[in-house]
Order: sequence, then C-alpha cells, then structure tokens
Amino acid sequence: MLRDPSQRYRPFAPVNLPDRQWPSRTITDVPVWCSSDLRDGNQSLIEPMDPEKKLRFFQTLVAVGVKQIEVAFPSASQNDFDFVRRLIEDGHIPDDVTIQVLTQARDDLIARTFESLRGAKRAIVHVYNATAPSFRRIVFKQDKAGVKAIAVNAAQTIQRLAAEQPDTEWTFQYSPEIFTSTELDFAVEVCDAVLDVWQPTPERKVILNLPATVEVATPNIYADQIEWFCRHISRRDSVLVSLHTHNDRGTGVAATELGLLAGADRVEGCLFGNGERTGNVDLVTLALNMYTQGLHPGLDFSDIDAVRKVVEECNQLPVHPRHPYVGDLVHTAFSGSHQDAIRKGFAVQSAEGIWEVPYLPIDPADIGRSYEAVIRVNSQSGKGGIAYLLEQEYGISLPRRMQIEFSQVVQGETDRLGLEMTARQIHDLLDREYLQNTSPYQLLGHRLQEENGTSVVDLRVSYRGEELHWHGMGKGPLEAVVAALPIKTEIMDYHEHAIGSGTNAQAAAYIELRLEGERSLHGIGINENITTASFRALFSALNRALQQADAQAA
Ligand SMILES: CC(=O)SCCNC(=O)CCNC(=O)[C@H](O)C(C)(C)COP(=O)(O)OP(=O)(O)OC[C@H]1O[C@@H](n2cnc3c(N)ncnc32)[C@H](O)[C@@H]1OP(=O)(O)O
Ligand SMILES: CC(C)C(=O)C(=O)O
Repeated sequence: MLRDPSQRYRPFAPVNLPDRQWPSRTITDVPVWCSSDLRDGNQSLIEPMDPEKKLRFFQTLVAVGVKQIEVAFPSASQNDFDFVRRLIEDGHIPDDVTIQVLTQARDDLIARTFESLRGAKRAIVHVYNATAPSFRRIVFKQDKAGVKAIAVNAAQTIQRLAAEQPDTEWTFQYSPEIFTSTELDFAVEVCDAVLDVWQPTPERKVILNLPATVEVATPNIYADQIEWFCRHISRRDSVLVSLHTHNDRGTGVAATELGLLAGADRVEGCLFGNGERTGNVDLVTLALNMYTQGLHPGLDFSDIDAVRKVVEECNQLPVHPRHPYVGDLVHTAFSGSHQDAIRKGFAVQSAEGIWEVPYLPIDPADIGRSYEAVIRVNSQSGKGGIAYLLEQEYGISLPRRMQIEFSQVVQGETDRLGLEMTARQIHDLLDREYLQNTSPYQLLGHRLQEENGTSVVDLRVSYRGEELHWHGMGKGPLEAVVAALPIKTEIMDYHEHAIGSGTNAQAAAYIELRLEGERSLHGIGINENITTASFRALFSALNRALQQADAQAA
C-alpha cells in the first residue's frame, strides 16, 4: 500500500444539495422490485446457468413474488435468446409478471433483442450506454454530444421496433451507465433526451435506472445524487426512478435504502447479493430490513432456506454463514451474555406481541427457521444458554444455582474439547455427572410408609458391591432419607417439575445438599414417580458431595 494514497486516489466530490430532504424521511412505501439474477447475476458467474437452472431460478423468483424479472441479454448468446423464447413460447410467464431484457445501445443488438421478444404479452426493453467521463474518453472516444447521440439513436430504434410489434405491451428502460460517476447535469441531459424520444406519460411511464455500476462513494452521496436527479429530471410524474447498486464498498444495501429515501421508486438487485465483483445489492436483505420495520415488502421469504438452496445450486456459489437473515450463524448466539438475554427475551415474548427478543432483530420462525440454532454452546457460553438448550430440547429446567454449578461442568468440558457442544452432548454430560452418578452409593429400592404425619423409609443401597439396608424416619420422605443416611447432611434447597404431560409425563427433582463443613452441591433425579425422583436426586447430590470431599482430601 502507498504511504500517501492521495497520490493515486481522489476523494469523491460531494453533491451541492444543502436543502437535501432525504435525511429526515423514512421508508414508508415498498418499491417495485426487479430481479437481475438471470442477467447481472448470471453474467458474473464462473459458469453461467444452463437453461434448466435459469428456469428453476425464474420459477423461484415468481414464487417469492418478484413481478419484474430481467431474464437475459438476448443478443449476447443463442442460449440467452433461446431462454427468452422458451419463457414466452412455453407459457412460463404468469400474467402479473413482466420479463425484462438488456441490450447495448446498438441497432443490430436492439433488433435481435426485439426478435427474442416476439409474442410476449408484456416486456421491458432495457438499454444502456456509458455516460461517465472516463468511458466517454476511453471506451467510446466520444464527447458528450456523441455519447448522448448513442442514447438517443437507441431510443429511436427501440421506439420504432416496438411499434412494429403492437400486440406487446412495452415498457422502455434506460440506464446511463456508471450514473454515480457521471456529471449529474449530463446524466439528466441524456435522460431528458431519451424521454423526448419516448414521450412517457403518467399512465405509460418510462424507467430511468441510475446504476452505481461501481460503488465509489459513501451512501449519502448516492442519496444526494438520486435526490438531485429526481428534482431536475423533466416529466418526473412519467418516470419510475430505479436504483441499481453494486457493493464494491460493502454499502450497497445502505446506498439503496438512502436512495429510496431520496425519492426512487424501484430497485434492481439479486437474491443474497450475487452479481458482478462484490455483487449487486441483495434484494432479500432489503426486503427483510423493511419487514423488520413493520413494512411488508411484498416478497415472501417464509421459507428462506428453500430459496437459498435454489440460489446456491443455480449460482454454484455458497451463501456466507454470516449473510444477513439467511446465513447459518446469523440467528445464533454463542456468547454467554447474549444467550442469557435471549433466553429471558423468549420467556417474556408472547405469540402476538411486538417482537422484542434481545440480539434477534427478526423472529427466525417468520422466515422458516427453527429456534434450535438460536443458542449454541461453546467455551464462550454461560449458564443461560446451557439452561435454554436443556429446557428447549429436554424439558429440564435447572434451578438457578444449579445452572451456575452445571455451567462450570460444561465449561470444563468445552475448554477440554475446544469445540462446540450440542444439546445432546450437554444432556449426556448432565446424565453422566448427575443422573447416573451412583458412586459410592446407589439407591436400589425403597419402601415408604406415611403414618400420622410421619414418614418411615426403608432403603436398599449398593455400596462398593455390598447391599446395605437403611431405615429412617422424619416429618417428610426426604427428611426420613436424610435420617437414614450414615453421613450428616443438610438439604439446602429443593425443586421439582413435570417433564411432558399425560401418561408419558415424568417428574424431575433437584436437590441442593451440604455435607458438614463442605460447600453445597446439586443432584437430579428423573422418574415417573416424584418420590423416587426426589430420592434419586438426593443420592445424586450425596455422591457428588462425597466425590468432591474425596477430591479435596486427595
Ligand atoms: C454494467 C453491465 O453489467 S452492462 C452489461 C454487461 N453484460 C454483458 O456485456 C454481457 C453480454 N455481452 C456480450 O455478450 C457482448 O458484449 C455482446 C455480444 C453483446 C457484444 O459483443 P461485441 O460485439 O463483441 O462487443 P463488445 O461487448 O466487446 O463491445 C465493444 C463495442 O461495443 C461498444 N459498446 C459497449 N457498450 C455499449 C453500449 N452499452 N452501447 C453501445 N455501444 C457499446 C464499445 O464501445 C465497443 O465499440 P467498438 O468496437 O467500436 O470499440
Ligand atoms: C446495465 C446496467 C444497469 C448495469 O448492470 C450496471 O450499471 O451495473
């Protein structure tokens, strides 16, 4: 890298628009969406889609609810041409969907484009030529008048060829390429000249598409450019101002959102942000950003993973695990404080109320995601996440102090493994540490009698291969067991709850127990019978306490 990058790179000049309005607006209307996946997306793939993939993608876009779909650059190749023919001839285009095709501003290519559209009910013919200074100088070797003439000539050719196919309902679209690098007054001059040819009306609008072909400035500058353009273009009421942003600086979504605030009516982009270089703007993120502001985008991503599958298979490119809304990890919290807040959020969240779960900007269920992935446990996790997984997956609600104790057990394991632990692995650990903890004492059986408010218990216990018989009496069953033990213990806390319901219901009991002079430890018992569950919990706690005392003595 250069010590002084200003020797090679210039800062982008701001737009002189002191009374700009867009910063104090909010997005209240949904734009017209146009997918460019089958054109801009397709032209940037390592392997462009074959016709079957294109058709599958087209049908997915239709199912999602996209009403304008740029399906090809028909003059580019026979495949693109044939695909347009197939859509038309085989009746793949629903009545409420309009296909769009792109052409350079060259008569031969425009003619071929119209040929591809013969018999279409409706179509958008999209023509572009570069208007930016470097393109005028380097690519076209033309001055401003020459470049404007290219656009005007193409507009005339399009007008003429459309008139020759009067059964099709035509919409015309013009893009001054690299609008963002074109002098604003010149962009307006060229677009006005194109409008002079096409003579749009409020009933028959023309689309003026203003591409950030390459993203070269901060999104506020794009917004200024769009607002400036909207104020200066003639026949504003007869024009749909369309945005077409790329993501070179990583701000394609921001630029588009600000462009909408600045007055645009329409957005072109690709699903999950495929497209040239760093991609076209991601239509899914834009749509779901609106959704999470309470504005239905008119696109349906209720099963976002099904859409992703088609897009990944057709593009042969993976969607990043951190990609907004759809990535594998974007609804997942590993870190303890996030998990704690999410768990508390779920606990107070009602089915109908405003969504208010910390760290989750969208309810994953709204886009077809389960809650399973929301909390995952590794060495960064705390008690909340562990407790959440046990609750969600196994119906086990650890009491608060036991959550703290068990999270240290899990922490030891994740540190040792250096890996994530699944809900099942956590449950196995709980099982090993607590439920199957039968050393040194294993409860083999018990008989309980209740008489006049007194509990009398007989216990059959295995101790190092030997069967022991203990007898105790107390005001309740647990007090009777404590009285039967040969070791002095104290029960500090007790909880119980049902797991499941009906005939399959089980009882879970949790006991916090202290040996004389030691710190208290927990045990769990699970059984169909609540008394058995509580006795097992007591033995589980006793064994853990004795193991800890042994470990400290060693
Ligand atoms: C920003 C974008 O994404 S724009 C869309 C880009 N997509 C594509 O290009 C994919 C499809 N394109 C193609 O397959 C080919 O470009 C074709 C078949 C359309 C044309 O191929 P070719 O005839 O070989 O021309 P090529 O694309 O190389 O263009 C070069 C010529 O067209 C001119 N040209 C380029 N763009 C345009 C335009 N939009 N309007 C008018 N002329 C143009 C160039 O100045 C150059 O002219 P020159 O030969 O007189 O110097
Ligand atoms: C054809 C135009 C709209 C384009 O794809 C771009 O400028 O990125």
